[in-house]
Amino acid sequence: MHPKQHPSQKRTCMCRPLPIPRTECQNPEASNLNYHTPALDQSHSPNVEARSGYHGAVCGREIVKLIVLYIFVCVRRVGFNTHIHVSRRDCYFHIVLSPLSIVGFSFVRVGFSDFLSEKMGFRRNSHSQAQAAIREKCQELILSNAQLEEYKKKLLNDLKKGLGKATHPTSIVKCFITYVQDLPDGSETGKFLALDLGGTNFRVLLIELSKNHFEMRSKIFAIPQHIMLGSGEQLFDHIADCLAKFAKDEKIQHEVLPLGFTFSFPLMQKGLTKGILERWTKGFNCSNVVGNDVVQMLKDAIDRRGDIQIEVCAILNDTTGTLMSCAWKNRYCKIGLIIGTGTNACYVEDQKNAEMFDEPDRGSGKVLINCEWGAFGDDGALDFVRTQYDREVDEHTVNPGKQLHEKMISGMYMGELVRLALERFTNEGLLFGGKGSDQLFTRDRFYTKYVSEIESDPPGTFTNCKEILEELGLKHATEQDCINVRYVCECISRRAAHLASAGIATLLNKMKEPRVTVGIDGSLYRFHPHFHNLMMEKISELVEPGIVFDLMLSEDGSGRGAALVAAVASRKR
Ligand SMILES: Nc1ncnc2c1ncn2[C@@H]1O[C@H](COP(=O)(O)OP(=O)(O)OP(=O)(O)O)[C@@H](O)[C@H]1O
Repeated sequence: MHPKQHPSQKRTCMCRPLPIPRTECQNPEASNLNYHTPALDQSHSPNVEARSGYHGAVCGREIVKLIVLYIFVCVRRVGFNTHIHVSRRDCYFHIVLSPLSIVGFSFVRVGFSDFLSEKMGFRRNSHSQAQAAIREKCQELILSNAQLEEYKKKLLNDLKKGLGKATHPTSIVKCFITYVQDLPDGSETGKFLALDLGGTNFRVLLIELSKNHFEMRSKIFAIPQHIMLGSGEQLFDHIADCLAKFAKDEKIQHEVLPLGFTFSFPLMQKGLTKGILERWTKGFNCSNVVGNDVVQMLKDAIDRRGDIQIEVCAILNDTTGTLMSCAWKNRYCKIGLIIGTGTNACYVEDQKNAEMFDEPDRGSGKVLINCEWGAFGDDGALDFVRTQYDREVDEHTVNPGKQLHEKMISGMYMGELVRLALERFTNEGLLFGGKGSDQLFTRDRFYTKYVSEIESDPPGTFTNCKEILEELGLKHATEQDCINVRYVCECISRRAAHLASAGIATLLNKMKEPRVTVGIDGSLYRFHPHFHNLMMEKISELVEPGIVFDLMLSEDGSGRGAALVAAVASRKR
């Protein structure tokens, strides 16, 4: 299987035009990235033929126009000549023959105008006009460096507010203290359990760490929709049930193993084993959890069962897990980033700047900060770059007005942003000859993986794109439509990559470390064919000179990271 192919994907996401090693350090000053979006190359493709869907739509419009004209003429005649005698023959003529002749005439007219258009290049003009119109309308999705600089200034301001004692309560970007003060050094050993509740799936893992080596067994469990939206007690009973099943399968139900719990929702931590849920995100909305300690809720659910014994050693976010997991392999890793169902980042901060940190320094002088940057913009700070698509996506979520930054970047929303743009352009007659389909007009029916697949088509080919459009009931899509669809996908995914890059550049500039590796996890980053290159290029433009960075794909950050946090915690104890 190709490394960038998701097991559930039948189409491949395999085109990365200029591969840049994910794990090698790059000097941004030396890097000469040349990434460009393939659709721009195809804009002059000569193959812009329309198909029958377009003809049908034009023909229909012509007939309607002529029938309206005909009725208008009849009404005027009757209006001016009120004593007119209408014979039976006249009636037949008016009722039967005239509409028939109108239809016939319409077809001739359309055919003739098509012939003329073909010969004189009019149709090509109408296609390039549609293309130009789409590009013009997509301008708002292309962020300039000046806009990204403004974004950086606002994010830095919000990060500082989150860290400050006086400003933290009202800050939008919370910058939660994780209570993780030390990074792993490769010497951690032992057997650990990990739970990973992050968004799409819930996993239970058994991890055995030995010096610079680890073994891992895991099982994925689904979280049904009724549990995602049910009560907190139901959710934690379900988690404890999965944990007990896994322990029995692995025959470890009689051992008391340390457990790291990766819980990837905004948590106000009060210590390494106490985390109060601030709010639900990513489609979850269980009652009676917000404001409560989720570690205690897990312990209570385990106690209610009474058939397993677990020592919960640490609760953490998947960004922390990602950072820890990458730091175990690469000592320069000091930022963790998630671009999956949601988006978030964490980084290593000086304890003196983290005013909410209320524990004694154990020697490192550092502490990991969970930014919770998905909420950036919830106070209107991002309104200068938000579009009608962002507003519409937000309106239909379970948390309107919240996590606005996340909704512009992450996998849960990207497909829907693209769909809304395609729907608009179709209704405006710029795509698919103005003829959409039920699927295209159905909310959330355009999956984010389609964006990766469409952008994976090599330049000048549209195999994935055509297949996806057919799946969406758009068999009549022309090659020009494919060019335009791909362009829309590129604008939206590139905007996401650029926003994430500006966020990372803000952290790099704030940390002022000469060399930093960013550990990244999440299916959007992992499978999108250009996300990595787009980020490398844009961060290089936005980071201060002299800072060397690289981006490293995390191998199972949430699981291994949870075990590592538990291991580091027990090592310190
Ligand atoms: N091939 C793909 N290309 C782009 N996005 C994809 C692809 N496959 C899945 N996704 C998106 O990735 C998201 C799932 O991300 P991931 O697998 O990292 O889940 P997660 O761990 O539950 O999320 P998070 O890390 O935010 O907690 C989904 O929103 C899905 O739309």
